Amino acid sequence: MPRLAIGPEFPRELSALAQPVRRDAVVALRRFLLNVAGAPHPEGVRGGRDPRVATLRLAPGHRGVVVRQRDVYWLRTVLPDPDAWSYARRHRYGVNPVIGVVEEWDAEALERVEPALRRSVRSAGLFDAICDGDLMGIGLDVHALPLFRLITNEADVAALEPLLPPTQHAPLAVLAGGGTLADAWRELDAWRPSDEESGPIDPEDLHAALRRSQDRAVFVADKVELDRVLDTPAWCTFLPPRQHRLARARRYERPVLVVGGAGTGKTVVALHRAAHLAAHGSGPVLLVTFTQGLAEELAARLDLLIQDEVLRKRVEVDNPERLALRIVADAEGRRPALVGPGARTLTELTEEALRLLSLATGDLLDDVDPARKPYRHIVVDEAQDVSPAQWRLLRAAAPRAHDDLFAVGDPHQRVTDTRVTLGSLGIPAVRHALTLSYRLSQELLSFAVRLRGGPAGGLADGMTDMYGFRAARNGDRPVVRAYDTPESELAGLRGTIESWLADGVPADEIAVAARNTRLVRAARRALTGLDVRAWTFQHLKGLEFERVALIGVAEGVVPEPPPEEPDARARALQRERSILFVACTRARAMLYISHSGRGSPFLSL
Ligand SMILES: Nc1ncnc2c1ncn2[C@@H]1O[C@H](COP(=O)(O)OP(=O)(O)OP(=O)(O)O)[C@@H](O)[C@H]1O
Repeated sequence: MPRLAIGPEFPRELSALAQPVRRDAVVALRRFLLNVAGAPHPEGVRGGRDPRVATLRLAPGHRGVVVRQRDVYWLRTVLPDPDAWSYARRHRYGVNPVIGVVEEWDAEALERVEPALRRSVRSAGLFDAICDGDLMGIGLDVHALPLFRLITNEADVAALEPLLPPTQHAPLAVLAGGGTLADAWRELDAWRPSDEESGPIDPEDLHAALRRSQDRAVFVADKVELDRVLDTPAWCTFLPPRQHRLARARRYERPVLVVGGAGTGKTVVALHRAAHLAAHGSGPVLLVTFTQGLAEELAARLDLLIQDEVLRKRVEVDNPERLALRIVADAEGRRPALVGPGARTLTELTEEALRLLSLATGDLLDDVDPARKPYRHIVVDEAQDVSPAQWRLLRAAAPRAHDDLFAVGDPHQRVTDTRVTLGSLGIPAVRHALTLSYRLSQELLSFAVRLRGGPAGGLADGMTDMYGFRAARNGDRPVVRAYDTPESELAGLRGTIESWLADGVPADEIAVAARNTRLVRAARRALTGLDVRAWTFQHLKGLEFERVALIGVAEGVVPEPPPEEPDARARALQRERSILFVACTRARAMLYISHSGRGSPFLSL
């Protein structure tokens, strides 16, 4: 029986094909997996760069490209016949000699680039001072060293990026940017697979390399596994090494705090950690996030991730306010009033819930039977906005034990006035960082980072910079439009949204937002009949869209007028910056910002 591994691009490419082609391709793959009559046969590629590459006829006019070694097949892509043959001819595959992950090279393009690089060599090679052994020590492929020796500047390395495996480009880029060999090695090390897949590296063993490359390949043993990989979004299946290590660590002795910029996969890691704890933990799991709306969204994503009903039931998804309400309601036998006579504030209810929890579980020092705590593991998303009282409640809801608390957050995205470090609350969390944004383009990211500016306090000490926040791809620059009047700004908004819809962007992949509800109402009126929704900036928190339009980013509106008192003023201005930063960083592909009259001072970047 063939052993089939699916590459991360394949499910997306398959779903983009016409329905009949897709159906045929899935049937062909199932046959291939079961090795039954009618299964497609691997066909070798004439003139290919790698003899292990073959194609499989998956549907009329469409072929899958596979890399095979004995009975192991790695399915890279599915394309119309001519494109599939061309893809199959141009690529070669290897194993990183240091970390053992699989690498894909655009060999044909590199052959074309080499003479151009050779011609342009006027100055000394950028890596002349480093011997071959040292370059190989940071994982660079011995066959590619002659090419790398032709590089004379940082721009060459940037230009080679699309043609190189990321595990070759990343350390090379560090060296080219002036980093040391040790820096480059650390960069490579970030791609190292988690411990369980380590072991001696055999550059000829594709199977072992694929097993190590959790973000590049997933093995499917039967139809159920195949369908699952094809039908669920990529984040459910393919975890980059860093996310994988954080989410699937066997055991954390201390609480964990993962910080990372917008779109770096914090929520994905939180979901995978919750799923891991459901499967391998030792009791009920609570996954909390900022609002009830976000909790519902997380619950729906968790349904995709955990398909086993018994495991799924081990995870409750909620927000801290509802958690407090639930605990008080259980104790008092009815839902506490939030308005009217006898109403309590949410802070009072949180404190009451904490008191009730400590009565029920003995004391707050946790020398109690862990079974008496409502949860065994707690995972927190949007940790930057959890208030001190809520942290105390969460702390008390699980026993102090290994794998008790796992939190993810971004201090730069704080939209509340919470400003507390976990250490000061007696939660000695070990900090990890995620730095690569999977959502934002480099253009949008640098715009947003400049706009955010300034330090962000809280969560952890010393979080003053953007902790190496970077993007994996390039895209469109954000557009800032100035209008003379509010009416022309709203007409401009309508025109923009109409053009986006005409581009074929689905209405639910477009978000329109403004700082206050008055402007949101105006936007909704301007968009009448277009089926595109408008919200306040804060409402966009935690969400993601293909295109985002923010209106009313004008002086006097953003920021909202801050208080006079200097401390309160500084805090309010930081919060306002964060709120705009959150709104801007929801866009995957395009960000449009408009104002009438003078623009917001935050826009003068
Ligand atoms: N392993 C992955 N594979 C595929 N896509 C991923 C992966 N990790 C993250 N993404 C995608 O990147 C985007 C951002 O991920 P996520 O929402 O988890 O980031 P975040 O750090 O929580 O963002 P924010 O703080 O801005 O809310 C999402 O579209 C997500 O599906």
